Amino acid sequence: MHVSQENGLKSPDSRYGNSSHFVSTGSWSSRLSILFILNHCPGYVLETHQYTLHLPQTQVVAPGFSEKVFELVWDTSTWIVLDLFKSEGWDAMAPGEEREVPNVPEITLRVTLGVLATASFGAPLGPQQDKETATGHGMSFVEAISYVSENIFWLLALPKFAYKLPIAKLQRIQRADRALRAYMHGMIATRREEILRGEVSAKHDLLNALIESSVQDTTGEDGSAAGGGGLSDDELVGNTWIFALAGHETSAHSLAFAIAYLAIHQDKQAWLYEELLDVFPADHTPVYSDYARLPRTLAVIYETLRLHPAVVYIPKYATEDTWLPDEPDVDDGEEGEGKRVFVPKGTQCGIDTVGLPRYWKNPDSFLPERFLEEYDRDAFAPFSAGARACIGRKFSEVENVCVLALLLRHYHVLPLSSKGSSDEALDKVDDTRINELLAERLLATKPGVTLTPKEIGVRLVKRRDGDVRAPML
Ligand code: HEM
Repeated sequence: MHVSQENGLKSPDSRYGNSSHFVSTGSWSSRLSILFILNHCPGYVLETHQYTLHLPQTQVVAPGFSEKVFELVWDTSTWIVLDLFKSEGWDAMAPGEEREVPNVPEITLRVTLGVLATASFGAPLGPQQDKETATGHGMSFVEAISYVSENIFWLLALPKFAYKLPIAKLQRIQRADRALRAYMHGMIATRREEILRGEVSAKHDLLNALIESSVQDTTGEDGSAAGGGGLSDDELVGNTWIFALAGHETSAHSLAFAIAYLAIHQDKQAWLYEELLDVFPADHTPVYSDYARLPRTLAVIYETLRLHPAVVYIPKYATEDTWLPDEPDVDDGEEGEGKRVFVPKGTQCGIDTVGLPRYWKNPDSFLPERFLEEYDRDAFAPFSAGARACIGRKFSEVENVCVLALLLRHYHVLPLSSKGSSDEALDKVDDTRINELLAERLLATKPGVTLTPKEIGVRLVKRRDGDVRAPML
């Protein structure tokens, strides 16, 4: 954990495996939360920065992330990926045929948006969905959620009066945000009516689970209305708004970086493909129970997040005077010499997720297999830790494992530019530097709300079944 920019201290959670000590005392809270609550999400109950309120409110929202929802996430991811293969014409490729995909993040953003929209709100949105199906809100749901998501930084950072300025972009952002909320209110109203008519049993999306949980929460043990803490429509909109945005770019960019790592590390791609051949023999329709049989795929996602965490710095502040305990010397494994650090109430702190690789062996190497052995779980913090950790973690894991597995099962992934291509920058370089340059290019990042890929382009080569070798290197 960082107490200041200069003072890189390890998170108490991660070193001592005792996150409950720090979190349950209510010592840490999320600064990010305050940004959200003040600026944009008055209805977002999870984003309270008061720990004592956060816990019961989590209990209302957490049941939404149930096994039924994860199964829906899996099924949705499956059909969205198959739909993508079709819409891009990849499914018609002959074995050995090759296609260039110059902008991988654009594809992964489309996929995760589709999964979120369907598994969160029951909106049937695949990559082939017509974007012009706007109803009365000035733009379609897809356009609204995409535009809000692309411009989330401005929505969170700018004060409300900024939207009164005659700046076309800001006004479009505001229109998109209003449209998105209007769609969400409409979906909630429809769902409530369906619940009243007893027609919701077949739907297991997140919105449904939240409404049901909310209804149960307001119902007393004897079945009567308890008048307690159920979610109002504004709170439901606030929560679904945050789910949509917290879960879109984070998952999409992580997926894009995982594809980049596999394009660079052909040996790990072959290792992964062995698992996929086993789990998905020809003509097998993927089902949610396959998820537990894909530990290598999950390990690739974890290793990607360890090296390229979507959230690079998790802001916190101390809600009471706190002592951080001894810091063992991470370089030689010896215990430290009583370096206790006093953190006064109100101090701004943060988990520096990018700094955490120093707690791993060969920290800079891409070694997904490390996650198949015993590892220090507290040193893996891309989803944060403790009571405020990412509530959408498994949602994203199920989605990304499914998408990555299906893509790699059918296509071999190579870096877009290779020796002999028309890429002038690379043609001038000798063989030994080419792979390094390609890796640098694929893993480069640019500023964004989450760690954003700069340029991930790959070549997809349709696999000949069972051939684990790289087609051309
Ligand atoms: C690779 C994917 C993801 C990563 C790396 C990630 C990471 C994070 C991190 C670091 C936090 C901050 C926790 C803290 O303040 O201590 C967070 C919070 C949150 N995430 Fe995620 N997330 C991902 C995907 C998702 C998805 C798919 C959803 C929803 C469907 C989601 C919903 C949320 C919510 C609602 C919070 C706020 C939790 C709270 O305030 O208690 N996230 N996430």
